[in-house]
Amino acid sequence: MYIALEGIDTAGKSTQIELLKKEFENAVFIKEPGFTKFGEKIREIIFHDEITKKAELFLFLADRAETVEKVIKPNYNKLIISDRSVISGIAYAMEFFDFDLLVNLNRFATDGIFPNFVFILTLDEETLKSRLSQKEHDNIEKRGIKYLLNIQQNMIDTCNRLEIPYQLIPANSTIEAINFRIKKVISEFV
Ligand SMILES: Nc1ncnc2c1ncn2[C@@H]1O[C@H](COP(=O)(O)OP(=O)(O)O)[C@@H](O)[C@H]1O
Ligand SMILES: Cc1cn([C@H]2C[C@H](O)[C@@H](COP(=O)(O)OP(=O)(O)O)O2)c(=O)[nH]c1=O
Repeated sequence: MYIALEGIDTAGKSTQIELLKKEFENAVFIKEPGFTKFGEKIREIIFHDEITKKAELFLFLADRAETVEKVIKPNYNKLIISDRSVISGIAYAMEFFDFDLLVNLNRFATDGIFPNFVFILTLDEETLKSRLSQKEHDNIEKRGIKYLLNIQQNMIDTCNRLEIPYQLIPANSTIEAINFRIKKVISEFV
């Protein structure tokens, strides 16, 4: 079972992942981008260099291809929980590129391995503003509030269009309430 936690920047994904690590000790936890050694180098470039949108897209795809081959495929019989996935890959890039092209590129990069279930932590505008004001911004976050809210909608649209089952969870619920909902669904799968 391959499960992804999705949500725009500051939605609370890594907070939830840290809790799940204690609760599902036998699961394999991954993160995109930058889980593999190669991925760490890719992160450096994506977040610090001024590169074109197309070059950025290919770097995210290269990172995903490496993670699928080296981590997801060998562990596919286990519970895999990922901080971001192909859903982010498509949702961020569809602001700039054609959806069907992105699906094809991602199918090629992953050999068609997409998450079986996705949680999307959804932020309202006020909460997003307040959370973003509390952190330093990388290249992508600097693009703004409206941009990020669009991406959030793109995530939902992407799950619908790819027919991947998903659950929306309001990101302004308490950390404990979100954890409870995620745990409940995962426990039904394992
Ligand atoms: N449910 C929540 N309620 C209030 N604050 C939260 C909640 N979840 C996370 N946070 C805080 O919001 C910020 C972003 O959370 P984080 O887990 O890093 O998000 P992401 O990994 O999605 O970028 C952190 O300061 C974190 O402590
Ligand atoms: C996986 C992926 C992420 N992204 C973006 C989303 C985020 O802005 C950034 C990842 O940032 P990161 O710091 O890893 O995560 P977070 O903000 O959730 O703590 O890269 C893409 O644009 N395309 C992708 O394929």
